Amino acid sequence: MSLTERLAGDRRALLTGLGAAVAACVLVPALLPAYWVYLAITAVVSAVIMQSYGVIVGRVGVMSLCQMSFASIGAWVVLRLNVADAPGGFLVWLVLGGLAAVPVGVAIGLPALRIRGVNLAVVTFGFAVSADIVLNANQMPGMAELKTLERPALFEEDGAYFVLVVVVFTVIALGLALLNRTRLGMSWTELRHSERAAAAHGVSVARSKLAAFAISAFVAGVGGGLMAGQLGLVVPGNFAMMQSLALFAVAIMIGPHNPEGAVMGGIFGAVMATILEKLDLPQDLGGMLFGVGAVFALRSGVSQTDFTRSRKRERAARAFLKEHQATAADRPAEPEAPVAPATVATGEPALTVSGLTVRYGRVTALDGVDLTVPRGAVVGLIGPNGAGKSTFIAAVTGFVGGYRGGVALAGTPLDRLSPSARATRGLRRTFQTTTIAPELTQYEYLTIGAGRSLSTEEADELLDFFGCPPGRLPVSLVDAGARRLLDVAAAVAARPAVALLDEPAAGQSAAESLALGRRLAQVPARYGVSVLLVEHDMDLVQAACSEVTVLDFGHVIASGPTGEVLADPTVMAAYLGTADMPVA
Ligand SMILES: Nc1ncnc2c1ncn2[C@@H]1O[C@H](COP(=O)(O)OP(=O)(O)OP(=O)(O)O)[C@@H](O)[C@H]1O
Repeated sequence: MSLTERLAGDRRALLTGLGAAVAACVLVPALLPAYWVYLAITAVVSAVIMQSYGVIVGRVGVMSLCQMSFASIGAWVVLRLNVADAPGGFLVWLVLGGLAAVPVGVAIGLPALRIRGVNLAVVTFGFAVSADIVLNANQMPGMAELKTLERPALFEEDGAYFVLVVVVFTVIALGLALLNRTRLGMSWTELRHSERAAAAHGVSVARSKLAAFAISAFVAGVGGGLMAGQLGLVVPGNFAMMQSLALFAVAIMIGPHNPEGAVMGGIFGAVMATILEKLDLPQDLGGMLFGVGAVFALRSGVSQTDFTRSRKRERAARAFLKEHQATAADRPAEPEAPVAPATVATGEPALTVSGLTVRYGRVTALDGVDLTVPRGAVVGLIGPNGAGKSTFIAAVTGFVGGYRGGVALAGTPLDRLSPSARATRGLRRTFQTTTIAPELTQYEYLTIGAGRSLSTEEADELLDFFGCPPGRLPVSLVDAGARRLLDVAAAVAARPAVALLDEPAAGQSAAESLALGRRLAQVPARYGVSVLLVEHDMDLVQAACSEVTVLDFGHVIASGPTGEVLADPTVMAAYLGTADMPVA
């Protein structure tokens, strides 16, 4: 589906947002008294800074507590350029202020590649404290000589400046909306839910996170510059670390990655201070109230705007389902398939694993395992619980480092590569536990998996083939069994050389499992993807696999054509402790 097609779906929301921005630009300066116009500017400037929280906290789920420090860099640069009477004027300085915050954002993002959660929050808070100390020890530019910032002639009056900040907010909102439609934006949503799943889709976790830090620092820097433009002169207190904390709490509570959330957050930030002042209450009370709201949001696991949006999306999806009578019973008929696996194996190895040994402390999970997946084949990897099957997939795809042995794709060694690099070179995997971001539609998830733009026809064909529900359904409405199928479809969508599937039929009925086996048998010929299949369901294995390798306690105990291996008494004994296992 093309970008334009998908954007068309959001046209109404876009028009509503633009309409609200135009209405605010006309009505606020015309109708409100000067004090309220000033307050409205504060709200929109806060909303811009909220947008920076939207990227890093809302979208990527990183606990950054130093966004106001990035804003202070933007303000400092704008004020410094004003003092120096630098060419370009306010609007150019604003962009330069945002850009100046970028390298600092990337530098703060570097620890995020190794640490996460509360530890990362402590690092970012440490930066906020340091920035606070530096700012308090030094005056902001213009303070000593009392040289206030010159606004552009057109925006000198507060009413006109309000229009300018609304325009800046809208441009950033549009830019971020477009970005969210790209693979980078979608990868942020996936990162928030599972870094492992993102890496398995070929997303570079490091690059994605650093890009988020850079963009959020840029937006915060622009927000800081706008604040300088509003106030003329700023004091370090405008960017105090407590402000960062309070806005972080608002961000968690409201979800500023949605434009309406950024606006609401900005209004909260601006109005709360005024209300507390009028009521003669301490300003710290606002921070406390935001903190309580954030705790509730963290407990429910979803921000206010995400909750409202997901309810709306699900209502629309249910109506769509009803209209098309696309219930589970209407899943596409299982494709015609021969009972014996359809193989186009050429004999050339797609994946060669030699002498793979993995140790977890004193446990040897894999001990010198050799396995080859020929091009065009579906190879089964079976064995009792704890035999080492998942460890095999994890090591081959780079998720377990420090193994001994070699992994090569079409003869090219992959051993030094990260999981995402292996994925981009053509090795995709699924996990035993699916972790698909529920707010994505199935189309969006397929796009992330494919790593490229998919046409609606191609996406529908994949979804139909694997028996998934209609593509525009949000994942939150898809049951666990169908999510596994979606995971398989996403792995195949990338057209990798080899897809390694870890128990894709878990949660399926016996009939669905068999149907999946028949579909998998057709995957090499239909999509040009060879498959390594880990499964416990022997009917599925027989339907899908031309060859099978059996692991037991980390050793290969049998390998060869499926029928022969499953009839092997050693294999039956390993499975059941008896040679009586029936093999159809
Ligand atoms: N992270 C880990 N740390 C320590 N030991 C582990 C770890 N992961 C797996 N193991 C051990 O390695 C061995 C192989 O486990 P693995 O999960 O690969 O088996 P499996 O064949 O996939 O089992 P199942 O069919 O139950 O998924 C088991 O003894 C398991 O306890």
